Amino acid sequence: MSRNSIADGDARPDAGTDALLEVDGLTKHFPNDESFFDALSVDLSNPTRPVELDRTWVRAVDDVSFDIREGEILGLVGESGCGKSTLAQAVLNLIQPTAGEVRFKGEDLSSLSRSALRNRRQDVQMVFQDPQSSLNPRMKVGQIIEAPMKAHDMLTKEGRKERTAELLEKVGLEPHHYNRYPHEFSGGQRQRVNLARALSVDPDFIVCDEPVSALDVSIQASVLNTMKELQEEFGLTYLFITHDLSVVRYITDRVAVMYLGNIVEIAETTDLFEDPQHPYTKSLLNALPIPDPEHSQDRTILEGEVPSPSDPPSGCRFRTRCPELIAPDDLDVAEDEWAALLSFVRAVERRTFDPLMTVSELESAYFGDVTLDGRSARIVDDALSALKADDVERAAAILDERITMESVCATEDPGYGVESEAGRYCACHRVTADER
Ligand SMILES: Nc1ncnc2c1ncn2[C@@H]1O[C@H](COP(=O)(O)OP(=O)(O)OP(=O)(O)O)[C@@H](O)[C@H]1O
Repeated sequence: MSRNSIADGDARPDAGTDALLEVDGLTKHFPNDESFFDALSVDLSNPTRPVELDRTWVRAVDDVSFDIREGEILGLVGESGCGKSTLAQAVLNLIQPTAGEVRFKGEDLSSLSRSALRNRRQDVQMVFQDPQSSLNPRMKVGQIIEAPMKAHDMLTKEGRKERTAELLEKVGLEPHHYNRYPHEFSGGQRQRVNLARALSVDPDFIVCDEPVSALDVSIQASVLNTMKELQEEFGLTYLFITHDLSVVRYITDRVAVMYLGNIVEIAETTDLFEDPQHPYTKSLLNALPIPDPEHSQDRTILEGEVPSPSDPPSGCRFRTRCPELIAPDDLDVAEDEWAALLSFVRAVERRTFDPLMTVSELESAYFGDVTLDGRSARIVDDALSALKADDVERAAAILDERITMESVCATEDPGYGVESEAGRYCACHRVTADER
């Protein structure tokens, strides 16, 4: 069973009823150009060797499945580089997916002819982050808004002009702005022009990629309010991509959380914020500032580097940073013993322990409050002996092989654990185990 899919026999993480868009096993891998040129340079330095282009791949989006309900705003959230934009482009068929299927109103987009796809494009529009660069500075705002209608042969010249004037009002601008150029507007107004352009062809579905991130915080809310009003008035469905959780909370109905090319959790927005299930979602929410200074917050700051999407971890991709990594079965440790062990493993892996400490000081710093015995004690002794010999590499390898890699989080794809409430999914072994 591939990662980020539903275990055989279970339902796909669908939106329940009325799915406008169904995404199934969507995957996009890019060739890793660095590895390509590395291979070339090695071969050129040894011309007698046959050229072997051992290309690796950036696994930007890997086997992702979800649905979007008609009329909802689905947020797609995650750190920079986790694959949000690639997923959006693959959903829209702007880049060719490596694998997987996207069905819009039940129709597989990849199977459509060019002309059928062109017609579909009218139903699906995109609004980008940077309102400046997505508007042609030499065109008047009216022409910019009319251009998609013209391309799709919509209305007469007069009809287009009339519709443009109406749309300018709908997005909070004035009909007389028709003859102005983009540079005459503020950032927020330019994003309103983008909205009018997207709406001009009467789409059903709009993908918004960080639409307010480039705007001043003081005007973000008013643009978001306009987007929400437009969604209600025109019966639109949005896929709303952002790294900003406060924006997600403000505008979305459901949220999909993405980490390193996978979706790790999908839930109704209120449920996600009130009761996050995935350890990654919990860490993201933990990082949010709490407005009440009286409220003391136990913050778990997410530690460790995001692994490379060219070489993602086995099993759960979040496991190398996960504060809730599951102890290997045969380690037989109590909760407090596992907590001590895990923080020792992480400190050695990341070389974050105090290098000035002696080995016995290290031992009491990490294991002073617990008594390990059996297998776990032997592993720790071996790692400490390696540290005593100044061989941190070997200590890390011992802990990796005998502890980390033995965890179910490293050996098995979590898939989505299906929760009781419809539409709530979480790709975590802890959640799946609770389901059993
Ligand atoms: N054309 C490409 N060729 C190679 N790698 C790519 C390409 N496009 C994206 N990537 C890589 O794919 C991964 C996902 O990138 P993507 O832009 O989709 O992430 P993102 O979550 O949208 O990030 P951001 O919020 O910074 O825009 C990154 O590691 C990125 O470097």
